[in-house]
Amino acid sequence: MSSSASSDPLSLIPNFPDEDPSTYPPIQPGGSLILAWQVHNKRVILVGGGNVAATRLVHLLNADALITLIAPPAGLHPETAYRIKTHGSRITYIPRHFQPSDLGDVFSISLVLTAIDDPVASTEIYTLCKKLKIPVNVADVPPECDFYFGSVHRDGPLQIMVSTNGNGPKLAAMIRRKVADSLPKDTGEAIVKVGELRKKLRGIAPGKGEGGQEDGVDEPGLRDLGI
Ligand SMILES: C[C@@]1(CC(=O)O)c2cc3[nH]c(cc4nc(cc5[nH]c(cc(n2)[C@H]1CCC(=O)O)[C@@](C)(CC(=O)O)[C@@H]5CCC(=O)O)C(CC(=O)O)=C4CCC(=O)O)c(CCC(=O)O)c3CC(=O)O
Ligand SMILES: NC(=O)C1=CN([C@@H]2O[C@H](COP(=O)(O)OP(=O)(O)OC[C@H]3O[C@@H](n4cnc5c(N)ncnc54)[C@H](O)[C@@H]3O)[C@@H](O)[C@H]2O)C=CC1
Repeated sequence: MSSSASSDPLSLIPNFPDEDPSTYPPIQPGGSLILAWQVHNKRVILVGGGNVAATRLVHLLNADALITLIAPPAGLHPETAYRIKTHGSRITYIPRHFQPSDLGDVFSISLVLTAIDDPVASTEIYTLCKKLKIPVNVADVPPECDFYFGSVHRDGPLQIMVSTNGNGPKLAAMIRRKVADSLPKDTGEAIVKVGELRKKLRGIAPGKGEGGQEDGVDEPGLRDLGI
């Protein structure tokens, strides 16, 4: 091993005499990593067919996921039943209780969501997912969630998610409504236009329009769009 590789890595970091750390964002530990997870054409297992499952289906269908929904027919919420019937190409319906073999094809499964009224079965599914290293959300049981859902505003390509990190889901919904109400009605449409413009700019000058001002192509600001 060379001597530089074995020395203290911190001693290798150069000095930045002009830096002003007060301009860096402050760190507030204890939050979530909020991402826009791409599940387009990826397999998501949804266990349960009630009211909460119906809300999960909206999110999953909006994100173009391929869904396997496992729930006995007697427990289906009308909205869940409607989605199964109208989105047959996206939703594979398995009309029974969950069985461990439902996670047999482990490498094809991106996520597991449970929304069931049976805490014992929930914990069993959670434990199995951990064994198989599949990310899982157990509705209602924060310690059994690798990720939480949030309250989402959707307007075309615009998605805004509010999270209170488990402190107040209803409050999250109230804040989401307030944020949405503060935006002009045609915000989504305006963002579609920005997307089209950026695509065109890339066609004219490949590589431009991706890095903001530095590459000489300014993305339109809100005022340019009438927002
Ligand atoms: C941790 C988390 C895990 C997760 O589910 O991912 C979680 C956990 C729990 N929810 C509970 C209850 C309710 N949750 C809602 C609603 C929503 N819950 C959502 C998310 C989350 N809920 C995650 C944290 C998100 C955050 O903090 O921001 C929303 C935002 C998104 C969504 O689920 O899609 C969605 C609103 C969407 C919208 O309307 O926009 C309602 C209201 C209703 O259904 O109308 C009630 C009943 C009323 C009440 O109790 O307030 C309970 C207590 C159960 C009990 O005590 O029995 C727990 C467990 C606990 O807190 O310990
Ligand atoms: N966002 C959140 O975190 C929220 C979570 N909840 C919780 O989510 C859970 C589900 O709530 P709801 O949809 O209102 O309940 P629900 O009673 O309407 O639906 C439960 C569904 O699970 C199915 N089910 C039960 N055991 C099953 C199994 N072993 N395999 C497959 N399916 C099974 C039932 O047939 C039914 O379709 C409850 O624990 C509830 O307290 C409720 C509100 C919000």
